[in-house]
Amino acid sequence: MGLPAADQAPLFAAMDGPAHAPELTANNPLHDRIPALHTPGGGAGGGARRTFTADQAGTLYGPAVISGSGRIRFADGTAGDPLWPRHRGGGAAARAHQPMEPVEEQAPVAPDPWVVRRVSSQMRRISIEWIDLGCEYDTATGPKTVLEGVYGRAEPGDLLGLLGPSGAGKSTLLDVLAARKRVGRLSGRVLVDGKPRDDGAFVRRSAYVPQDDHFMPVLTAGEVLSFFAALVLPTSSSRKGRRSRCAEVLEAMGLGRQANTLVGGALPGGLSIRGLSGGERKRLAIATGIVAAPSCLLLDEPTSGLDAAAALGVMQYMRALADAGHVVLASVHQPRAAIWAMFTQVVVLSCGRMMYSGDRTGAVPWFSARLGYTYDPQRHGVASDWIMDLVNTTFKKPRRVYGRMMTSKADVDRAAEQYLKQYRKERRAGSLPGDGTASEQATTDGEEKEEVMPLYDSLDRARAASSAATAAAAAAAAAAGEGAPPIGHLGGARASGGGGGGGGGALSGHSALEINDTAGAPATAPAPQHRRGILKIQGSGTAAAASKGDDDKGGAVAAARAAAEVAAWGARRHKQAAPPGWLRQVRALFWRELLSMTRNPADVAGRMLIFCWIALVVGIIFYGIGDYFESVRSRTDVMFIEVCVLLLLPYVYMSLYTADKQYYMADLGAKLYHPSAYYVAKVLAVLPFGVLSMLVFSFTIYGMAGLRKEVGPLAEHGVMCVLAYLIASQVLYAAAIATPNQDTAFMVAIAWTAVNILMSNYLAAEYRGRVSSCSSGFGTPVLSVLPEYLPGNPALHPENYLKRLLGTPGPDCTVDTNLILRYFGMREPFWRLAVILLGYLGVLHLITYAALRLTAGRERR
Ligand SMILES: Nc1ncnc2c1ncn2[C@@H]1O[C@H](COP(=O)(O)OP(=O)(O)OP(=O)(O)O)[C@@H](O)[C@H]1O
Repeated sequence: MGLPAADQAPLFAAMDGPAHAPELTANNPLHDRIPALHTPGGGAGGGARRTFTADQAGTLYGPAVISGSGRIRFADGTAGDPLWPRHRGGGAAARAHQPMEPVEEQAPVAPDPWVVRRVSSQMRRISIEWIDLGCEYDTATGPKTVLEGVYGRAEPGDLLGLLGPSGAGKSTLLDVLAARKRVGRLSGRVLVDGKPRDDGAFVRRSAYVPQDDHFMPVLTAGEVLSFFAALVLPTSSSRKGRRSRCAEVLEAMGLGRQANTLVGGALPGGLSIRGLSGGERKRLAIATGIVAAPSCLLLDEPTSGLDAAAALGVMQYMRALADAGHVVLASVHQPRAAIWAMFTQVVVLSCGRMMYSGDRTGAVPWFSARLGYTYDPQRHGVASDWIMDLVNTTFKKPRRVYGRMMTSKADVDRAAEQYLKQYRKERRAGSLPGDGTASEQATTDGEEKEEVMPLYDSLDRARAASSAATAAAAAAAAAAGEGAPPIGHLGGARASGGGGGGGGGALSGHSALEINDTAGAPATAPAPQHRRGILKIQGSGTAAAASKGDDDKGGAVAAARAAAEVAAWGARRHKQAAPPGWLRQVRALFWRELLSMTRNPADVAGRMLIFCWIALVVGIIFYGIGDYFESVRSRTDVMFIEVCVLLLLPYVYMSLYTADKQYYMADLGAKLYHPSAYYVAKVLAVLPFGVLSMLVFSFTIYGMAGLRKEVGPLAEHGVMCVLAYLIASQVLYAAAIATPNQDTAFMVAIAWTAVNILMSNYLAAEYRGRVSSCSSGFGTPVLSVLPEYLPGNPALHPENYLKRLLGTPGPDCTVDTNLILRYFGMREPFWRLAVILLGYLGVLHLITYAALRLTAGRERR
């Protein structure tokens, strides 16, 4: 029994691929190892051009074109060898690995380590460790343990894969690590840089990318990122600075050319628009996560729903981010070999138990050599598949195919206990499985100290070196006599940043601690010793630039500029760290709301059209009501219909309200803004359109029906219609927020609306203080007999208004229509009605906001 090649050898030796790449010819021994190249009419030397992606560790990542000579042309035009990694070399074992698969995707995307490192230059590197985590829920059938005794750790440069069958607890663990778990009884500790985690600080310093993004389909990729940037970049960041930050992050995620492409997808109501591909969306989601240069990136199922090539592409970017110094934790269902090989660390869960947690290369030995399960690559495929099958007890595993496997919860528990024992033992001894790094010491058997020493003392060394490098650079700046350039200026710094691969200290323009000048940093998982190296301070970039500056003026200027940036960054760091304020949140949300409303054809345009259409129809039905008293019935009818329609009209876009909720929930999950900022922005954005629509609607009916031709009543009518409409919309909004789904929202809202219709007698301006002619009489037979039919009606009978009206006919007779108002019980003056309706609207807003806050407090998954 042996390990697969990918697990046996140091896969990722630091080596620049293209520079060392041998020519690929038929005589080349590697030639035979590329079955995909032996295509009919083609082959390595046959002149065929073929797009492909290698799917194994250490080989090419990303589509490219093979030229007739067998050389490979990469996306950026450079040439290389298909068997050698794009940005980083691979060990012999890795190169000997498997065939390449033809893929459909033609757009070449591959991370540029230089750009990725640049966008990560402001990041503070942290390590994270979790100790004895547990999570238990109270369910109808009693307590349910979904996590128990889970340990692990990750440091800058780690891409940690969280693996396990469905329901194993991956998302729960990720939520706990992201400090976003709100329900369940949690136990255990999470340490950041060896100290107990400050949840608030950690949330600000990390980014959580959920499995499903909730980007508005009508926004472009650039707009989505700008929105996030406005909400996560520090207060001091300028609009221009944010714009350039977004541009470079998009570029780093291979989305430079998609900046103006709509995200696309299903609009509320069912309409669908074309937009980004699945892989591009995922990369956009990652871009939103890294825009603020988080130290730790947590991703829930970043590859789910993607085809093999797109999934690999997304993982390449995550690998590049880890190489740039981020801690990247990602839950992945069934990683293929190439993805498995990218992990430095893996945590394997099953039934909430920790089956393994440590270096990826130690996983197979643990399960095979230590637990005695037999791994046969021929039968079981890649290591990750075997491990996933091994710990999954939810399906039947024929022994002749699988050999001995875990088949029950008891097997899982037994293996988990064994691993836990081993883990604790090695942890106490100062070394972890598969890794030689010292960790905290236990005080007593099985118990850990409360305070844990920093895991990585290289961090402290790095900080010290950082100061020295900063001082050296500042001296160079002074020597060159340059003023401080703006933060974020990187172009000149790149030129001066010493060190191959362009990763010099001067590059970042920031703390030397955050500089990664590991020449040609690995595009795939570095071996543990390399990962340690990432932490080591590489101030030489800055220092080198400074010394080089002694030699030539251009170098001095660039070095000085970079050095000044470092110094300025240090000075501003505290200020920069302040999160964006409430007003900026409102502005960003308002802007997004406006874009989404004006670009969604079902929203503003559709709404206006429907309002106009209904107003026209009602206007035609009641067209030209004359100014005689008998018309009171028609006037009353048209106003009642108008009120009913405007109370019911908001139902036309109920889906917009319910859809909006998902964006709000997703944003809350990412802790992007305060609910009050969202609410205020929403109201501010929606209000003008609501008022305008309603004015158009009510004035169209008013004019066509020929209602009272006086400015005062017209204005009062308009105000009442607008208020009624805003109330109706608010009822819907409150129902959509407070209820769990659209059907329930409908039921609640319609019951509420019925009550509103009952109280809709506020369009009184038509009659208030009006004197109408009764020369043509009031007495239609129907109305004149009303008193007879309603003898007991106190509003009618004792005073007998109608009879009195009918009793004074004649050519010059007039009637006071206030009597009509009294008849309908509309006694309130306009201002009082307006105040009552405004108060009602205010209460509805309070109810809606309370529902929003309650929703914010609930579990979001
Ligand atoms: N609020 C809750 N109450 C009770 N049980 C819960 C709750 N949330 C999650 N669970 C249970 O916790 C277990 C772990 O869920 P989790 O979502 O973490 O699994 P997972 O490994 O991410 O699964 P998948 O890969 O399918 O997403 C599951 O059995 C799930 O049913």
